[in-house]
Amino acid sequence: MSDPFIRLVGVQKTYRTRGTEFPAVSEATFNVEQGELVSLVGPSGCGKTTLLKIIAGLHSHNAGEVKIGNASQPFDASRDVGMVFQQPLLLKWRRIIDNVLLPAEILGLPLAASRDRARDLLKLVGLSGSEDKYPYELSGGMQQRASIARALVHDPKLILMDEPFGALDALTREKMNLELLRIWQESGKTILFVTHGITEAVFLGTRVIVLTAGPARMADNFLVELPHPRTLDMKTHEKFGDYTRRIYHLLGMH
Ligand SMILES: Nc1ncnc2c1ncn2[C@@H]1O[C@H](COP(=O)(O)OP(=O)(O)OP(=O)(O)O)[C@@H](O)[C@H]1O
Repeated sequence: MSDPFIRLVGVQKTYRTRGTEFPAVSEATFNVEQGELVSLVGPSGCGKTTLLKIIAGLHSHNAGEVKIGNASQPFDASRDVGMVFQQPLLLKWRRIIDNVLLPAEILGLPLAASRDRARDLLKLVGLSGSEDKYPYELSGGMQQRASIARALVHDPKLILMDEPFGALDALTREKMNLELLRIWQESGKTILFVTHGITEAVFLGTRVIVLTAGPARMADNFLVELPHPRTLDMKTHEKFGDYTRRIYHLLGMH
């Protein structure tokens, strides 16, 4: 069997600020295979963002091993990561297409080809016709779609999403969940998706990793055996309820 795409073994992280130490991640061990959409779920402050930042190469870790990439998918953190945050973080003075192009500009990719790709991605995320608009002309959901297109423009191998739909209303969030699944299936990307949402974690994930309150400790890691494409009515299936109950129990919410 080939190596997994992401391998974390015993990863620990302690923040040191002004002479105090704060353990944020006490033990994280998991693998992610290429092409998986893995949900990381846990309570607020349990260290989910910290883990994503370690994987993105933005934070160091104190102990353990983080390995990303393998022989068939070599990985360079400076080029191969696309990030989506809770807020769209679009530059308000740039048109939507120019916001999407930003990572390509930063990486010095050929601009004409990147512009074509940005247009295709805006189509993929359902924003054809909004290329020349400014962020203020788009709804919150549309802005978040643009930020997903931006995360894909440099064709990264790994997409890290940090509670990307947390600021959206419930209906838009459901719609974006379906859209994300479609984009994932069409793009074939490996996605790590951080959320507080237990049903969201199960609905989206091929696998769910459950973290308990800080410092982050792995409480569970299981495959979600629901078929694809996922549909909203699956949320009423018995198996879906079993998965969500399993997480509620782990988080002490029962
Ligand atoms: N740069 C930092 N310096 C010191 N402590 C930090 C730093 N970043 C995060 N922390 C602390 O580490 C813990 C984990 O933070 P992190 O942002 O990873 O949690 P989270 O699970 O993503 O939270 P949320 O779901 O609320 O975004 C928190 O208690 C936080 O206060």
